[in-house]
Amino acid sequence: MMTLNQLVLASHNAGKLKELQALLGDAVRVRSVGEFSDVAPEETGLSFVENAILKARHAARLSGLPALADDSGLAVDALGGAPGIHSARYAGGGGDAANNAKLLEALCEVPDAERGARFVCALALVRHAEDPLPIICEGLWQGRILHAPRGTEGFGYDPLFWVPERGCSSAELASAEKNRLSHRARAMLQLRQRLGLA
Ligand SMILES: O=P(O)(O)OP(=O)(O)OP(=O)(O)OC[C@H]1O[C@@H](n2cnc3c(O)ncnc32)[C@H](O)[C@@H]1O
Ligand SMILES: [Mg+2]
Repeated sequence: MMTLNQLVLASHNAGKLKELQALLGDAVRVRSVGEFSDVAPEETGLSFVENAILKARHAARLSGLPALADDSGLAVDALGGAPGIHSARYAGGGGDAANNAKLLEALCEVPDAERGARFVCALALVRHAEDPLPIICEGLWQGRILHAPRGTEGFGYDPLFWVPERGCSSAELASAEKNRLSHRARAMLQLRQRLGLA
């Protein structure tokens, strides 16, 4: 089992950082990669796992500390799994609002029964930049894409993601509730178990 005193979170996304911190609890002292650099590495992998490893190694190299990265995204059935690993830049860099607008447009003719989607989260933890055996955990969250945004909590695609088990969008869930249900929560529970924190 890996013993951790300090950990760098290898993300530049404020919404994600907040969730990761809450999910880790206070057993580990957490730093953010933003303390070391404003420049995010290019996400050149073909999978969530490859991109998570690449971001974790980059942060470990910058900080000299163990690093945890999250690569996540939304996979929509009717779009063959898109935007997938390209979720953050789906609309070419216009941010969350542009991404959501593009998604709604892409699905405008798609009926409810075919609007299935899942959030995907891959976590990678490396002890150091060249760690040959990263810890990998994954989580999925099944839902459906709404026809218009609902709610103001969360970030990213949350206003468009219908959560069947709660009958609301993920942007209408309190953060503690999202942190019990989400793809990130599921992946993080596995990670906490692997680390002996859960
Ligand atoms: O790479 P880092 O620096 O961590 O930040 P990022 O925002 O670029 O993160 P990703 O590359 O993993 O892209 C994931 C995108 O998928 C979306 N996403 C992931 N998890 C989400 C969640 O819990 N709720 C809503 N959208 C989410 C969101 O738009 C993210 O920008
Ligand atoms: Mg990214």
